[in-house]
Amino acid sequence: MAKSSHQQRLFISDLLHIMLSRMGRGAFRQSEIHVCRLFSVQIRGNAAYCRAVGSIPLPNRRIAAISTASGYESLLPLVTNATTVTGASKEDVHLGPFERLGISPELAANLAREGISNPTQIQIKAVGPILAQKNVIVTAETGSGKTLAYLLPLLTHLLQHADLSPSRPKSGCAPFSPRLLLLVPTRELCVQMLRVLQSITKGLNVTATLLPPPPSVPLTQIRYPDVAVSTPAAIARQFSSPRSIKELLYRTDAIVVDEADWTVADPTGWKFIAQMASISRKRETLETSSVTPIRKLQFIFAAATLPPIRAAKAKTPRALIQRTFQDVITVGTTALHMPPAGLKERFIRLVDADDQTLSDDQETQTKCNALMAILVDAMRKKAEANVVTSDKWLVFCNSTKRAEQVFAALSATQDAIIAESGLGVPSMAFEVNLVHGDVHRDERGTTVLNHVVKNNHNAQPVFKILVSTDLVARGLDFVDVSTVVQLDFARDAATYLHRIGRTARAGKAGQAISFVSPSDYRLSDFVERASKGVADSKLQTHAQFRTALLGDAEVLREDDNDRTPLTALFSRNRSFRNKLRKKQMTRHDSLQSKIEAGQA
Ligand SMILES: Nc1ncnc2c1ncn2[C@@H]1O[C@H](COP(=O)(O)OP(=O)(O)OP(=O)(O)O)[C@@H](O)[C@H]1O
Repeated sequence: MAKSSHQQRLFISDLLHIMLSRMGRGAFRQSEIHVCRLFSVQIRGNAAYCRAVGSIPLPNRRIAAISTASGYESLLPLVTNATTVTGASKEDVHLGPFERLGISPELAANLAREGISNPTQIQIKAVGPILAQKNVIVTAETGSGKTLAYLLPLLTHLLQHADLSPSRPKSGCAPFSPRLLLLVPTRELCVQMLRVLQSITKGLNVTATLLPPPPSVPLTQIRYPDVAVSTPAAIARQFSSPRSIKELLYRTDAIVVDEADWTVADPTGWKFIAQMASISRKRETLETSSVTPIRKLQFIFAAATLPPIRAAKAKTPRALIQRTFQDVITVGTTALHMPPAGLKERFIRLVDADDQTLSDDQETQTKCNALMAILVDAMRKKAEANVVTSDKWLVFCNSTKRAEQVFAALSATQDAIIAESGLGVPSMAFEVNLVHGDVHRDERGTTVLNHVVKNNHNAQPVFKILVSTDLVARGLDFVDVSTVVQLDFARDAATYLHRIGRTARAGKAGQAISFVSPSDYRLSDFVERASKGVADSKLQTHAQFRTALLGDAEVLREDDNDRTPLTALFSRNRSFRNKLRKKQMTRHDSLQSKIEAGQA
């Protein structure tokens, strides 16, 4: 670097100070700048560039977070003639990847204990804007780590500003008013979220609860929790009036709406979001006049399926969010609406002739037979390879009745399946479970948990099959599920992506096997072609599939680079079939050319 006569030694606080001024925040006294973390400085030529996350106090004791995490290139040169930067501790120089994004070292240490040391693409993109307290839509494919993408910055903020909210408010505050409110569609997802929170905040004195709290939890422990996890339906039951919602949010800084497309499309969910948006707007008006520590609410919307807005007056979830929260920004990945990268897909045609029709019972029987055949094959392969390890499968049905029938058929024939595979008990146990909306809540919770937990490699290997409706299609982190079977083909694009996304999560491998009946041909063809990006249909007939079982079963999608987003399949009423009918698409019409033309 060329030295000049105006060489300066710069301290990190100097850099932040200059950076804040350059960002149009005005001049601040050094003492006013709370440096949360300055994580790297580069000197290029005569200019110093820095990446930092800091905060400054505003009137009414509000703190504004400042983040420059968007990258060096986006910053103007801060200082000319800088040669040295001092003030960085050894720790700063050797910050881990999460800390470099601005995540609290304590949270990063807990992540490391869980074996998570490098952020995913969506985490890299989302952390900066969320730390900067922006309203953000976080969109990325299933299993990409969206949960940590929003939890880590929100918890970092919560830990760094523990003094911001009154811990024991006197009036106007409902019991259980949290600082951070997390909304998910189902109770099963609430329980999962709580488990994630407990694991990443271990030893950090962060209180988290389900809302309403389970009776077993002592109320004194969670009267004013840091984090509450709930569903819009549970909130609507307990906090029905606008006033009670205002009191619930008394201490709240941020709200996360996960599975946002689902929640926004649900009338109860949207009503609650609209009420919270109105509270936030009122707070903004009060902010400048009030002496109380009132802050605008921060909203985060996370989704794996959120198609773009196509018309100005669109009523899609994304359009509703953007019209209501006009300052909301979107961060996303390029793989949005694609099947997971590590997924192999297979499509199995159930009848040999296109015009063959099946009664409901015949269809159930045919599908059960096909399912048993692939199970025998999977178990036989284990026996032949002498690799007897635990395995988990998920089998999706479109109705409770079909799920019950399949569960009964599998339960009745499990001994035959094991015998035919040659694997033999006790070398591997076989377990079939069932979950749908009519199963009692507690039983449902236990069954789902049993399928979500990691395989125990020290226990006897077990082949677990969970037969389910779409109750478990979204959000649940089935880490060790190797195979998803669509016994009935999904009815819409979002469901298809969520179902197949229960495997091949977090960069792992997995397979999805879809059974295809004549009524599914058009939509399955579209999906198959879109995901493979090839013109030839490789749909197998059932007979071909049976033959293939004895030889090497064909893997239909091998090259990840062939993937095409399924965005074109989304429609407002979210139905594949209607969309295809509307466009009058036939099985062999111009779908492929549309995909190639970039309209898909
Ligand atoms: N940086 C990371 N490195 C490794 N694993 C990670 C990382 N971040 C998250 N994970 C793991 O990836 C898995 C999927 O994460 P998560 O449940 O947040 O996905 P998601 O994007 O919300 O998926 P979905 O849309 O299906 O709900 C989890 O088991 C999580 O622990």
